[in-house]
Amino acid sequence: MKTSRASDEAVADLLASWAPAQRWFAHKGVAVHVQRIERTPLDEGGVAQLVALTVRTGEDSPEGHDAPRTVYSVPISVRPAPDPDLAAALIGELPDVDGSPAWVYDGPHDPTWTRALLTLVAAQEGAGSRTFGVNGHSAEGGLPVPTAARTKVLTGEQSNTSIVVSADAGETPLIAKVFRVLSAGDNPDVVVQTALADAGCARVPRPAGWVDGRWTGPDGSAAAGHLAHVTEFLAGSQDAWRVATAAVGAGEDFTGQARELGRATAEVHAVLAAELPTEPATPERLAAVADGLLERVAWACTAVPQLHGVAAAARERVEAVRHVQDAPALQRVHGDYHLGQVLHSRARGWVLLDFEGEPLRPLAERSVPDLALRDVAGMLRSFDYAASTVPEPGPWGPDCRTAFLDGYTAVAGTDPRTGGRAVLLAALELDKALYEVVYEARNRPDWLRIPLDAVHRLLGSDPS
Ligand SMILES: Nc1ncnc2c1ncn2[C@@H]1O[C@H](COP(=O)(O)OP(=O)(O)O)[C@@H](O)[C@H]1O
Ligand SMILES: O=P(O)(O)O[C@H]1O[C@H](CO)[C@@H](O[C@H]2O[C@H](CO)[C@@H](O)[C@H](O)[C@H]2O)[C@H](O)[C@H]1O
Repeated sequence: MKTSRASDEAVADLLASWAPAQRWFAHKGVAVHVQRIERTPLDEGGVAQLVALTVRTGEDSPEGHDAPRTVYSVPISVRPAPDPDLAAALIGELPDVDGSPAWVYDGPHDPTWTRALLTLVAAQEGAGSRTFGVNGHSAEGGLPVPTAARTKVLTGEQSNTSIVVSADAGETPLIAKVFRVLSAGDNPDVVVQTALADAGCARVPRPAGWVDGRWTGPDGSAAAGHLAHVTEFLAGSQDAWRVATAAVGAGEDFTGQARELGRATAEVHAVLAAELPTEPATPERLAAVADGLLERVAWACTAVPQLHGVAAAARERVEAVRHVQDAPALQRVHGDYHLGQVLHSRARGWVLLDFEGEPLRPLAERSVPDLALRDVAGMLRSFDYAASTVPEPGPWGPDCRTAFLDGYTAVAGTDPRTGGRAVLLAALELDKALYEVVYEARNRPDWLRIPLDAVHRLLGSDPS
């Protein structure tokens, strides 16, 4: 296969100045240096390409301590002439190499790029080289790729990049999610969602397939894992964040929907516990959970100066987890559950999305069995966020919270507000709020007040 004559170095320079301004770039405001670039063509002509861009954040020390490195996946299309239809997606024009200039575009905005990705999935084909190679896979009994394949990139607040592929009558539209930070290992978005769909659970979009591959990891050794996930697109659905914030903005009740959401959440937890490995909540396992929570307290309190004063109280709250007697078994969970991860479809009711877990947590940690109450805590935090979008929400947030927990209890058969579960839930809610403080400090400083206030409220401390 022939790739464009644009040199790797020139592409790396171009991406080094463009990538940090993109929504998916997780190291905003930090000096980054490109360490390595690998490229693979996705199609015969080499127009559609995938770049694995390893960036170093900070400086390696003379004593031999390496600064952190991250591998980003950057889809590009490289064309021998400018395409006026793609003017808004132009990343840049590269200097002539062998007398042939190249125009580099943001791949997801170029329909050719998405078609190349879908072709790999449908044909279960591979491309690339031994060090950076990709393979398409169709899910068993998965959805076919639509023939028309018109594409549109979603513009929301996303860690990854999603491209909607519309369909002609009789076909199912799809959505292709391209993972932006490449981590070795299975991506739970693919594994967990596929397991649920295979078990006949209609609470997730139906799968079409995925792309996995091999690349050079941050430390220079070989890495392998998932690169993209393709599923059914639920056209005409609305995400729960939009529905909930519209309700609170209009002073409308949301408790009926919150109760149904609690039921749907417990249904999904039950299928996950039945289909994927679980672990008994032994004292050792609970101690490991508590250690993880303590690490997060330390991480958040170091990262955000406004949290320094709460560290001791936060540690005390999470230490209580060690002594819980009646903890439920650990199981696979959603991992980053909030209103933006749930869609309301008229035909299907609440449908859950994005089982990737928290983007700021290492991938390996996101694939081990965990407390299902972590998801419950995530959604409770989200009701607080939604309530915080209006100046005087009144009891809207607490009412949603009660309704959600009532719905969850009705299906799960156990109430997260009672016994040791209440201790776990309190610790996990605090944990989520601490994560959110760091997330907002890094990504949306204007939103920082919401989780910061929550941390103080949950700990009964003074926010001033
Ligand atoms: N299957 C789908 N059908 C309809 N909309 C979807 C679907 N999957 C994702 N979306 C929309 O895209 C947004 C981002 O998708 P998500 O999987 O959460 O990506 P990320 O991991 O980058 O946050 C969702 O909040 C939702 O609005
Ligand atoms: O959806 P992602 O996997 O990218 O999750 C990250 O971004 C979320 C924001 O887009 C962030 O969620 C926080 O803000 C939401 C409102 O925008 C709120 O509903 C959530 O409760 C709150 O946690 C999420 O934490 C982050 O991982």
